[in-house]
Amino acid sequence: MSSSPTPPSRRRLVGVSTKMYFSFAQTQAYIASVLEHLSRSQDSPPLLDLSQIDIFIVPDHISLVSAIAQLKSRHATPMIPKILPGAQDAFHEDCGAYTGFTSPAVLAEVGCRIVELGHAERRRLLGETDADVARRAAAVVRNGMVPLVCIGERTRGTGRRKSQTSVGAGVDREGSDVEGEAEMIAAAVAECKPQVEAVLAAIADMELNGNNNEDADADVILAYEPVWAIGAPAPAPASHVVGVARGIRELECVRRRGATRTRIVYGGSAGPGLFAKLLNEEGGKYEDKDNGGPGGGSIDGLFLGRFAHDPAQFVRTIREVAEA
Ligand SMILES: O=C[C@H](O)COP(=O)(O)O
Repeated sequence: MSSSPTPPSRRRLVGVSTKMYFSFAQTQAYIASVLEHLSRSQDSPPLLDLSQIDIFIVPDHISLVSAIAQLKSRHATPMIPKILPGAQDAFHEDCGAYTGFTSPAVLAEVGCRIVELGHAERRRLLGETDADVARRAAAVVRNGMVPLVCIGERTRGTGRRKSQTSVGAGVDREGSDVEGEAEMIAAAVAECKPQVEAVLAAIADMELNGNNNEDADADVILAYEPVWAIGAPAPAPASHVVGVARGIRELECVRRRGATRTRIVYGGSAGPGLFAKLLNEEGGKYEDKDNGGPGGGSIDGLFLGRFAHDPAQFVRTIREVAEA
C-alpha cells in the first residue's frame, strides 16, 4: 500500500518594519540590541530552535546598507540565526532617469533580501495603486528578492457585528454576531482580491517572459494588514484575521501557485501574544495540508511595527512564532 508523500510546509516568518520612527543611530542600536537578545536567548537551555523560521528587519532606506553590514557581521556567530534585511519600497525600473526612486537592482546588489511594497501608508500618502505595486513586485522578483506585498481592506466593513465599535475588542469574540462577522470577512476578502491578483499576475507574466531563472513560482509574502488595524491600540480580531487569510488562500490565483510559494503574515498592531491567539483560532479546523500548510494554518507569521520597536518584545515575539 502506498501512502501519499507529506507535502512540504511553508516556513514560518516574523519581521519588523521600523517605518520612519528611528534615527540612523537608533536603527543601529536597535539591531545590535536584537542580536544581543537573540544571543542571550541561546545562552542557556532550553535552546530556541530558530532554524525553521525566517526573521527579517526592514529599516528605512538610508539605514539599510549599514543594517546589512551589521547583520552580516553577526552571521558568523554560532547560534545567531540569519536575519534577512528588507527595504521599504523599490521602483519597477532598475535604472534610468527616475530621480528619488529606489532601484531594485541596487537593493539586490547591496544584499537586500526582502522588499516591502504597497504599504497602506504609501497607498494613502503617495497614491500608489495596485498596478504600481504589481509592477514593483515583478521587478523585485526579477532581481532575485522576495516581495512582501501589503494588502488589506480600508474600512472595518459593514457587517452587522455587534462589537463593531471597538477595535480593541478584537480578540474577544463574546457578543459577536457570527453572520455579520462572515459578511465583514467576505467584504475584506473581496477588497483584497484585486490587490493580490494584480501582483500575482504581474509576477506570473514576468516568469512567462523568461525573466526568472527559477523553474518554479517565485516566493511571495502577502502581509495582510487591515488598514483600520494599523497604528491602532490592538490588532484585528483573531477570527477576522484567520477568516480573511483563509479567503485569500482560496483565491484561484493563490491556489494555482506552488504549495509553499505564497506565505501570509498578519500585520497591524501585532505584538507578543498574538500568534498563539491566531493559531488557537485556526484550531485545526482548517486543514490546509494540500496547500502546504503547517497542519492547519492559513497564517504563517507576523509583520510587526510599533510593538516590536522594543528589541525585547521583538525577540519575545520571534520566540513565540518559533515555538507555537
Ligand atoms: O509595517 C507594519 C504595519 O504597518 C504595522 O504597524 P503597527 O504595528 O505599528 O500598527
